[in-house]
Amino acid sequence: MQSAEAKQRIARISAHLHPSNHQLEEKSILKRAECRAKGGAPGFKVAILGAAGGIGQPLSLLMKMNPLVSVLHLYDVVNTPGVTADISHMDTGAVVKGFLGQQQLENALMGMDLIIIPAGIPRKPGMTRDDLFNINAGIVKTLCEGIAKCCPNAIVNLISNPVNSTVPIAAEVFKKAGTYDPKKLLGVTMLDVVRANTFVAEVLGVDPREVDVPVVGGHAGVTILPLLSQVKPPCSFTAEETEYLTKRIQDGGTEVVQAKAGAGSATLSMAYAAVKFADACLRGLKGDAGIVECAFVSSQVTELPFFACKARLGRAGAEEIYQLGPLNEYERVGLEKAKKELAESIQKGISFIRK
Ligand SMILES: NC(=O)C1=CN([C@@H]2O[C@H](COP(=O)(O)OP(=O)(O)OC[C@H]3O[C@@H](n4cnc5c(N)ncnc54)[C@H](O)[C@@H]3O)[C@@H](O)[C@H]2O)C=CC1
Ligand SMILES: O=C([O-])CC(=O)C(=O)O
Repeated sequence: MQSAEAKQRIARISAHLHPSNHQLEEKSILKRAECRAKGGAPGFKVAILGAAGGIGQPLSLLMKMNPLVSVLHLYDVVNTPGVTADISHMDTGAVVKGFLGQQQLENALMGMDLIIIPAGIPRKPGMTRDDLFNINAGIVKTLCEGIAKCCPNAIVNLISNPVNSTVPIAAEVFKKAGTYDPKKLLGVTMLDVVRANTFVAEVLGVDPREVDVPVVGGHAGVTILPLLSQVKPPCSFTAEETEYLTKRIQDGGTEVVQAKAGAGSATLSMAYAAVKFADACLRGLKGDAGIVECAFVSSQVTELPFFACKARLGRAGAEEIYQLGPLNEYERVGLEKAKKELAESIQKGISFIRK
């Protein structure tokens, strides 16, 4: 004979496995998250939109391992039941729940503190990031309409390309809904920083963990502007090294697209970079001081409405945007090229919503 308590416990687990029993599952998830929060552990609620994709899966895995996450919602238009069942067996703290298809988007978003968006198609060889605009613009628009409705105060980490246009699209959607907070919308350019640290460390012959390269501008080709004159620890490069490093960092995405030969773009290094950035956002939300990362944000650093620069992350999101600092001649030329392309990509995103 099963005790009433045992029956209840089994019902709770079975509700978790069968999403149709939605209410019971939701209650049980919230209860467990609350218990954990009462125990003193900081717990944030994070949703990943596009969680079943090439980036989404390793990103979900890594976020399930993040001790700052108490609830993890995995949303996609395909395959979330399998990914959720798989990841939910990991014996880490976060409670995982899957959401499948547009009709479950609102439930996926409700009450979230941080939304990470890697939804959308990736490049194939020969394509630019801008070639993804026609499909990904609509996807980002729909997802941001959901965010405006269900979790307008959440911080949004936008990964879907072309980031130089999708961030302006998201901003316009939020403005239209009356929920836009520029501090909370962050285009993820962390992979450019991760690559820059790696390639610079190779040239210097040091551990990449010791290197910090600011990368500003945007996230496509010449708009990616590594500031090699501001590398920490301070160092100098020959003109050839500067040219090689700048090009390699700008073309890092294309290097992976070509190596994958039609099977997509960077997914694993991107998941790593996305988690590094999301973790910084969560630490900022928690109130940790002195967290500074590069991101594509609303800024007055140049005449453009958006620009990737160093931002201090805090409880309100990107609380302070830093000036570019002194640039050398090579970087000043690069900045002008970057701004020209960025202006067009930003305008394209804005027009997509205002048209
Ligand atoms: N910001 C950055 O540094 C980087 C951005 N990316 C971009 O990230 C995006 C995703 O790349 P991958 O994961 O490799 O692509 P993928 O095709 O492997 O995965 C994308 C996922 O999005 C899902 N999806 C499509 N429409 C959706 C919708 N309306 N709602 C929710 N999910 C939806 C798909 O079902 C799929 O599971 C691409 O646009 C890619 O260019 C990729 C690497 C770096
Ligand atoms: O290159 C791509 O299409 C994907 C991407 O943004 C990157 O790897 O930086």
